[in-house]
Amino acid sequence: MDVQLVWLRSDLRIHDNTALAAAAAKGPVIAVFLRSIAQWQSHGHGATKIDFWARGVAALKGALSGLNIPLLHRDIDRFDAAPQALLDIAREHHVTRLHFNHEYPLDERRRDQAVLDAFKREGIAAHGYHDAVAFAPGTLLTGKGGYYGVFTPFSKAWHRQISAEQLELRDPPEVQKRLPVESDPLPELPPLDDNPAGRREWPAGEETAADHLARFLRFRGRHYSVQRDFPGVRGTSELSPYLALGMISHRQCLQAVMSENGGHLADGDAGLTTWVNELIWREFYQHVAVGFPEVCRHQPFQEHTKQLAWREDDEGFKAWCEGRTGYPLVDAAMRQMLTTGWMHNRLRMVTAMFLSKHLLIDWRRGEAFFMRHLVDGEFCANNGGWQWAASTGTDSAPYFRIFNPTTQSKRFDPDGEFIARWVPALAELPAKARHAPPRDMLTQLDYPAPIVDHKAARARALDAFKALSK
Ligand SMILES: Cc1cc2nc3c(=O)[nH]c(=O)nc-3n(C[C@H](O)[C@H](O)[C@H](O)COP(=O)(O)OP(=O)(O)OC[C@H]3O[C@@H](n4cnc5c(N)ncnc54)[C@H](O)[C@@H]3O)c2cc1C
Repeated sequence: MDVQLVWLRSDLRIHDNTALAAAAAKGPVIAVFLRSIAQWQSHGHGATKIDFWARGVAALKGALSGLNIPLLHRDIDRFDAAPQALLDIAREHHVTRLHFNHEYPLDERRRDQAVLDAFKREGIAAHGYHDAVAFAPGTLLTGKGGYYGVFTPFSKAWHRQISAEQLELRDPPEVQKRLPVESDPLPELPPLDDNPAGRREWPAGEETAADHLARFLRFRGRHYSVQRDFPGVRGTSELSPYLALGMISHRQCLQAVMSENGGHLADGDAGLTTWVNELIWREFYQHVAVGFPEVCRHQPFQEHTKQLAWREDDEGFKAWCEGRTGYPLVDAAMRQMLTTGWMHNRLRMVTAMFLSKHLLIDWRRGEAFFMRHLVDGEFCANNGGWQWAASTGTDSAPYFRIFNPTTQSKRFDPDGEFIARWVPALAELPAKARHAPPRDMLTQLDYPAPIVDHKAARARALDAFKALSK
């Protein structure tokens, strides 16, 4: 019997899964999940994401058992134990080939290379597939043969070169004959340093993800380009947790867009094509992590910004973390994340810019805080977003473009609805006053005064950037 081992990681689905489909085409399949809690924690993932991951594995186990595919579960704590754990399984079950889908951050790539090397030494075939992106990193390059550091040319090249074959959905495995291998019971999560947030908002599994996608495209997709910047409106897909752990694939998203949009990705409905663009941003940052691996080592993409004089300001950082900056939109956003594990994209930009520009606090502190609290925490997108906001990254906001949080609030939460939802003390105020509550009412409202003055903070950030020599 030609037993195939599929190692599932952040690709927790049976539909359109390249490694799983390739394995099933070759022989009976055993699946394995290696839980690496200590490593995930050292990567900054918090209880919310780890809990979602665990629930995703449980949902996957159910789906696999419907196909008679047993799911083995091992606790390895750290990535360096992966080769041995997989080899042990391969020997015990007489596996002829290992299959997995690539992940792109540096530690994950190192782990996977160590696994490939170990299997090679042992004489067992092993194969990694590029599944999470349409173009394998290194295959979509600039005219000079380098990785793109700017999004627009990347997305143009993506659209120019994308083929039907890249978007074709992989078949789910057929029901296989029962193997003499039992699935492992899934262990409880050990106590983590925090309680998971937002369980109710984020039921796990590919059925939920597919349902989210269908509802988004049916009711909101065509309005996406006009609604996506308003946090008080449910205008975006909220698929990020599912995409981050592969409970849905980018191909499933793109195919669904094409069937709504006359077969097109670049032309047609403005809402749908704008949404496609966001999926390309996701892919862009995965390529950036491979092409510019220093970003995976806590380094800024723009070398000269290494010298930036970030401020030590623990009190300011604490106020930002807790949503007590005195800027209602910033505070509402932080409270949304702490409660639900998710934050609207516009607000990720506003809060990240507030920390890195208004408070002039090192973006890496904010990046780590987001990672610890987001249910969709994903290294490439999070690092890309933070370096964008801090003006240290690929194609980032120019340093002099500093969002005024009050103007952003008036523009994107015009009726202060979002603020009222997350900072209920301010709901008592008339809508227009919620953006900047009157000073004489702060004590009564039990709401802090702004911890920095926008104009002065902006000038301080500009000075810090101007002091850098390019
Ligand atoms: C500071 C900062 C930190 C971020 N951290 C993360 C993170 O850890 N994980 C994460 O998935 N996204 C992150 N993003 C990107 C973006 O904010 C989220 O993907 C988006 O808000 C998720 O909501 P949605 O699923 O409704 O997105 P939609 O607007 O419906 O977009 C669809 C999908 O496209 C992808 N996407 C959208 N915008 C971006 C983007 N700017 N960069 C990369 N991919 C994108 C996501 O997978 C998203 O689910 C971050 C952005 C910033 C500015």
